[in-house]
Amino acid sequence: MKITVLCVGKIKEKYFTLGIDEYAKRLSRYCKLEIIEVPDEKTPDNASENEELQIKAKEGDKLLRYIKDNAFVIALAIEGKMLTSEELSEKMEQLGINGDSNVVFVIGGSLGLDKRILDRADYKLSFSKMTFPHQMMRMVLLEQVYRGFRIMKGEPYHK
Ligand SMILES: C[S@@+](CC[C@H](N)C(=O)[O-])C[C@H]1O[C@@H](n2cnc3c(N)ncnc32)[C@H](O)[C@@H]1O
Repeated sequence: MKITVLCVGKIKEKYFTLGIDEYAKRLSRYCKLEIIEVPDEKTPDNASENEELQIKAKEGDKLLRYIKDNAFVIALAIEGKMLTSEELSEKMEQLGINGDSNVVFVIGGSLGLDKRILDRADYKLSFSKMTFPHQMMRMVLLEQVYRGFRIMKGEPYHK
């Protein structure tokens, strides 16, 4: 399975980079992982709602360029569906069985994801009703995908 994590914005904090690199290394045993970053747009402090929509649209344009027609797209969205780790693992296994071997997780920037990405998504995944910073979300997602593979393979992993 090829897993792409498509994200808006860079990782600026060293402690996130360390965590992300660690899980990316662990995941290399289970899948082909690619992390693609598109640059975020500057958001003025006093941006109007309309300006924010335009900023999200520009980020959306950049993200859409990396989403192929045959990709199974999972958008990370607060309003999406919440799963247990076991359910996420089952979902990933099912995608593999169905031949959906090109899975793209998309993480938005500080304003969230453009509507076109949410509409394109085959699945919207929520990690809770709380808002996480996108840098942290990337690390948490990789950990959960790694956990998902361990569960799928029946391999031990700390609870
Ligand atoms: C700082 S958040 C954006 C917050 C923005 N106000 C929104 O409502 O989407 C950046 C990105 O992290 C991801 N994210 C943050 N919290 C999340 C959660 N609880 N569940 C799923 N994704 C989340 C989403 O992809 C979001 O676009």
